[in-house]
Amino acid sequence: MQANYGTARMAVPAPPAGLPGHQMNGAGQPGGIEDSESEEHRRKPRVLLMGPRSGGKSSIRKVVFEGMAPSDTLFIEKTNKSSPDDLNSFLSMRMWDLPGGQLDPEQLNLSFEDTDAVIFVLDAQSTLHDVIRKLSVTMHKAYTANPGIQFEIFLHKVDGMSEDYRLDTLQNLRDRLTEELFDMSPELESNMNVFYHLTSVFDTSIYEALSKVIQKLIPEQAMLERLLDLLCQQCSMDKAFLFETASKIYIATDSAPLDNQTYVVCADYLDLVGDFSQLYETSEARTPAGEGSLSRSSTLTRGQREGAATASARRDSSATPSVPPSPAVSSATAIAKNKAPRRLPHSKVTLATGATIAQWTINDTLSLVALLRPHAQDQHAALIDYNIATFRQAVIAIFDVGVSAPLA
Ligand SMILES: Nc1nc2c(ncn2[C@@H]2O[C@H](COP(=O)(O)OP(=O)(O)OP(=O)(O)O)[C@@H](O)[C@H]2O)c(=O)[nH]1
Repeated sequence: MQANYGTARMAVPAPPAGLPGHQMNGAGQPGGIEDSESEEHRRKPRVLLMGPRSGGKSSIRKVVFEGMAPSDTLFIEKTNKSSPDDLNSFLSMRMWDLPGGQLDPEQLNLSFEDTDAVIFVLDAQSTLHDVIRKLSVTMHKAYTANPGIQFEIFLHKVDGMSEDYRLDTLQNLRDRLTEELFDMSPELESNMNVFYHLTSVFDTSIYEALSKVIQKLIPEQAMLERLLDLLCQQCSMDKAFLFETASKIYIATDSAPLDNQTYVVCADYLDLVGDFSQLYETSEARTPAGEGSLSRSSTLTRGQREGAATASARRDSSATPSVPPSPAVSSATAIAKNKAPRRLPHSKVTLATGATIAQWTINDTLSLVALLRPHAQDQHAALIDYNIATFRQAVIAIFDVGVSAPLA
């Protein structure tokens, strides 16, 4: 019997004009998967991470982007020089981890013209009196150079503080900074984009804050949200996240209200799947030293990407040695020449409530994690598979990031 998908099949909304890499060819495949030109021209969002000494900047970078355990941040050495540090994450975000104390704008030798956002990391456990004044002068300098710049203030190290105390400290900071900026120029204060976050590396707050920062920098955000809304609607999903797999930052979610617990469950599940998948890697398929998981990025050059593709295809094919190649798979192999067909990993577990949490790999850098209503996965498996395949194609088309090998 053929599955009747009815009206529940997802209709992918037309991509907005002007976004790079949105053309679909006649077969509905992303037209520019092999075309690295638009990718090279895609502007990389640039983020500057700064703040006073020992605020926690290096800890954030190491915990989120390099997988360091939060407790190991105690042993991080002081940063001694300003160094542009290309994280090579999904968005090739650039962070300049400035040495502590260089919040003073007079000492800064920076240009803010091509910076999209500045993250100020402030230690919530220290006195902020002096810092606020320097912060406002720095913000003034940055805004004058680039009025479109986005200011993100991380009131960091809030773990161990009561909820009331956190909110009081944040309110205090907000009031005093607003006052300082207003004194400098009322017009400036009302036009600046300033956002506040309470963060800590000891819980998920830092991931959520960085997710929100990054989401504002992705021009395709509205399109991704619409896609996720459609997916949730058609596949009985309560919540869906598009994660950057390695960092657990979600670059988009559907428009339903988000509660922290849902994010924690989904991020933990992604972690669990990542740990399991490493168990099944053969030693030769592992990335060579120096190439962290984040290096499998959409922003690699074409040559680097092909190298990574071969390694990744080897890894995937070695993870499923017992499946004999089907004729269709064999012909695809012949067509793709040296690129082995691959089945992108998918996993799911049923929770005690009857709901299902499921993960689908979208490509080397992105994963979809969703919370499905009880029995939805059993009753609509074919429909969900169909819609996920459509969603995957749409996301790949949006970012024009491609996959390392043809899908099996
Ligand atoms: N309680 C708590 N401590 C933190 C947190 N993040 C960082 N720390 C601690 O803060 C101290 C300073 O952290 P760093 O990451 O070295 O700070 P930094 O801003 O890079 O410092 P500089 O190198 O001087 O610029 C370390 O002992 C960390 O363990 C946090 O979220 N909570």
